[in-house]
Amino acid sequence: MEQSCHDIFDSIEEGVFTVDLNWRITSFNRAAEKITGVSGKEAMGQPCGQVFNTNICQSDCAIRKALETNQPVFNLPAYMTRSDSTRIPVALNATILRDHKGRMIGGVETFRDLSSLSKLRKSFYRHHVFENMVSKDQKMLEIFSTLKQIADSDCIVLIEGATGTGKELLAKAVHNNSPKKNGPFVPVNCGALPDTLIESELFGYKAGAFTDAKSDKPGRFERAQNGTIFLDEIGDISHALQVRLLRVLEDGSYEPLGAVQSARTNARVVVASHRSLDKLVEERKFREDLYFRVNVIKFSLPKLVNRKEDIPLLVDYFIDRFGQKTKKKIMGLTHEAMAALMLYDWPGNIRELEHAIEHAFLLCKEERIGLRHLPDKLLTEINAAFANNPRTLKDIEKNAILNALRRNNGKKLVTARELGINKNTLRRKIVGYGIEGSV
Ligand SMILES: Nc1ncnc2c1ncn2[C@@H]1O[C@H](COP(=O)(O)OP(=O)(O)OP(=O)(O)O)[C@@H](O)[C@H]1O
Repeated sequence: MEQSCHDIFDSIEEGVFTVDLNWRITSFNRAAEKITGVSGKEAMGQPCGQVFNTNICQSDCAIRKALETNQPVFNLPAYMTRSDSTRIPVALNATILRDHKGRMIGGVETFRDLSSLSKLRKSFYRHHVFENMVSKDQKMLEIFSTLKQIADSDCIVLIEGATGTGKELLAKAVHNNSPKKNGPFVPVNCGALPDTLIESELFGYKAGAFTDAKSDKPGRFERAQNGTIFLDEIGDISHALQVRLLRVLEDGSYEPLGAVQSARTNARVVVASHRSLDKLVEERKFREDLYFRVNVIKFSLPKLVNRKEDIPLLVDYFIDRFGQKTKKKIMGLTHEAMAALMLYDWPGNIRELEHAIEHAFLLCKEERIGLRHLPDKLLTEINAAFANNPRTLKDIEKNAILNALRRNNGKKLVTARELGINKNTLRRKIVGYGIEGSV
C-alpha cells in the first residue's frame, strides 16, 4: 500500500512536497525534482525556502497562508529560482497536512511549471504576426490574406484607418511582399507640409528653379524608383496638387520644378488617409477622378476599440519587444492592469497602447505591470467613466470578464486567452463573482 502511494505520488505531473511544522521537507516527488532541479535526496530535511526558492517565500508563503487561514490556497503565481539559477513562473497550491487524528502536522504544496504556458502565449502571438503586425481579428486576417494576393501586382493600394491603426506598417507590408521589396520604401506625410513645399518634396527641382535652388534636388518619386512611395494623408492635399498627382498616377510622368523635360517614375504607389476619401469626395474636397484612380484595392483598418481581443496579443508582443530592448524581465500584467487596458477605448489606437506599455516598462520594477505603472491619462479616463457610479477594481475586473465572455459567446478558453489569464483562474473568478448564468 505504502509503495503504491509512493508510485502515485511520483507519477503526478505537478511538483509536490510536504513540510513539517518546522518547514523542513518531509517528501519530495519526482516532478518536484524535475522542476526545481534538486534531487529528493538533497531536498529531504532541508528548509523548504532553500530548496523551493520563490520570490514570495518570505512575504507570502503559500503554506503559511494555508496554516494561518485554515483554508487551502489555490493558484498563487510566483517565480521560482531553479538550482541552475534560471527563473521560471510557477502556480502554487497549498493546504494543511493532518495526521489520522486530525492534528496539524505540517503542509503540502503542489506547483506547476508555467514557463511552457508563457512560451505557449508567446508562440500564440507569434502565430498571429504578419510582417510585424499582430492580430487575430477576422477583418485584419482578411486584410493580410488579400494583401498577399495583390502584393505581386503593381496596383495602387489605398489604406484608410484612424491614427495609430497601422497604416504605415501595412504599407510597408505591401512593399515587403512586392517584387520591388529590394528597392526603397519612401514615406511622405502629405498632411505635414505646406503645398509649395510638398510639390518640391514629391517632384524635386532643378538648379535655378527658384532663388534658393543652387543645385538639382531629386524628389521622393525619383528616390522611390524601383521601390514604393507611400503617400500618407493624401486627403489633405490641395486641388492643384491633386491634379498633378493624378497625372503621375495615370502615366508615371511628372515635371520637377524648373525642368524642361518630364521625368518618369516606376514606383509602386500606396496611399493612406485617416479620413474616408469617399466622404471627402462627397464634400468636394477630393477630386472624384483621383479617387477612382487610387481606389483600386482598399484596406480599411479597424480601430482598436473594435478589436479588443487583440489587446492581450499586442501586449505580449510589446512586452517581448521592450523586454529584448531593455533586458528587463517583465512577464506580463496583473489582472487589474489587463482589465484596465480592456476597458479603455484607445483613441490613439495601437500606437497609444504601444506607448502605454513602454511607459509601464520604464516605471515597473516588478515582474508584472500593475495599474500604477499605466499612464495617468488612461487611469483618469477609466475612473471618469465610472465616476457617477463608483466602482472598486473588483467591479472593473468583473465587468471586463463579463464583457469578454459575452464577446466570445461564453467560450471560456477564448475568453481566458483574450484576458491573458489561464482557464482555471477564469473559472475561479466566474464562480467568485457569481456570473455563471449572466452570459
Ligand atoms: N497590428 C499591429 N501590430 C503591432 N504593432 C502595430 C500594429 N499596428 C500598428 N502598430 C504599431 O503602432 C504604431 C503606429 O502604427 P503606424 O504608424 O503604422 O500607424 P498609422 O495608422 O500610420 O498612424 P498615423 O495615421 O498616426 O500616421 C507603430 O509603432 C506600429 O509599429
